[in-house]
Amino acid sequence: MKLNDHNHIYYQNGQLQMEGVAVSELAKQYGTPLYLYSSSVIADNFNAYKNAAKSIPTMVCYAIKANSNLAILQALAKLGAGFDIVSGGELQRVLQAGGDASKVVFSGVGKTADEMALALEAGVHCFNVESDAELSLLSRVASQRGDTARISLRVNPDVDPKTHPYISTGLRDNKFGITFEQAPAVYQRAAGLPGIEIVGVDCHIGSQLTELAPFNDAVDRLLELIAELKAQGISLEHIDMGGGLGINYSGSEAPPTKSSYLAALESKLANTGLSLILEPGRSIVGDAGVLVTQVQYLKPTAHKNFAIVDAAMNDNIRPALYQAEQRIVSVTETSDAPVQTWDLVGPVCESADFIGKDRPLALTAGDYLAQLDAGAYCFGMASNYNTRARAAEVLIAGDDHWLVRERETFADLIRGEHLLP
Ligand SMILES: Cc1ncc(COP(=O)(O)O)c(C=O)c1O
Ligand SMILES: N[C@@H](CCCC[NH3+])C(=O)O
Repeated sequence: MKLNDHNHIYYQNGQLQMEGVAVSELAKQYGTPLYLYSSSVIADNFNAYKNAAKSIPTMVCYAIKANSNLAILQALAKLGAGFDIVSGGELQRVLQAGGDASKVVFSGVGKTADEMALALEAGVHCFNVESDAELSLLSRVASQRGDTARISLRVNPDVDPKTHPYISTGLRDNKFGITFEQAPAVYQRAAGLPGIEIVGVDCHIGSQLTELAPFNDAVDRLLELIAELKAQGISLEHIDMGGGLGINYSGSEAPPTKSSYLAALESKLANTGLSLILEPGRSIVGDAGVLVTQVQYLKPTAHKNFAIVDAAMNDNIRPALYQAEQRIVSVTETSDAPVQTWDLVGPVCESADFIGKDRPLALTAGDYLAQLDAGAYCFGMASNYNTRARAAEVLIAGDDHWLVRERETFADLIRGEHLLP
């Protein structure tokens, strides 16, 4: 079975390996549930974007919401990545990890004045402004500081990304960006505001896209707008296409490759003089991570077989939230147990607490399982629901591995809480 498009996560003598390390050894050493990340997969994914950009200057700004572990940001910063942030907290993570603020783009519909000031102080590359009201506030904050904010408007091109409705962002029903129709007037207003310098246009139409057509439609719409703005005397330096490229969750999907995506964009942008910004998240870290869990109890019934595992919806909420199906494999392939169909459920008191349903697996209590493609939007959306500690995170490079986030303790969970006097 080919587990992914890289050669860094594979079976050797029936044992799941990540790079040079056996997953079962790490599970024993660090305990479960446990997130493991392959730094080689992350580097391969980032470099695939860089190498695919052939004819147009391109800045790859990793969307840190996908996985904001400091060590991952540090590794990407060392590879030359820029960063897409959506909060002051994310900006502070970038700086803490040694990232370059001049390669940061600041997205998000609800930036506060304090966050704007922090980003101006750090010297971010660009603000992706998502409303007329936000533009007014940014102008005030920047001019009060005697600063200039470089801006793009995030335009909502109203194209259907053909992905799960909860992760579609570029339709007129979505809260994101400025409508295509309103954009020219907002650009005109921006051109006259103090503390504002117009540098680009931005869009992000959704996540986990598995076709090129919606990206092509979006870029066409933005090029129409760019031409209209040019006729009105506003010229732009860059176009930011956001993130959104999908990954192969099922093992049999074929999302566009990074090189085919870039080739399509470069052919559309040829001779425009625009540089390109990308904000990929999932396609950089998604297939670099696995969530390791241990089977606690087997509970077969006449109707259904439940395997209660020690990872839960608080560790990975994607199955509950988006009906996401991430593959789950045995960490050790050899088992005397027969293959049966199992629902893999966690200890949380919710019927939506499962990491996978109807999975054919040979299971014995105590077995380790690995949920694949768990590098993006898994740990990042983890919570402490049911007073469960968030998992440990380990980064692997070759034969080396580092604990890059400790498992939380009960003391961590109640930090900041106070009993009444
Ligand atoms: C503005 C913005 N940029 C980039 C991303 C990253 O998207 P993805 O992880 O699908 O590449 C997102 C999340 O969807 C986003 O909201
Ligand atoms: N959290 C989503 C992606 C959302 C992207 C954020 N704009 C997921 O797990 O698929």
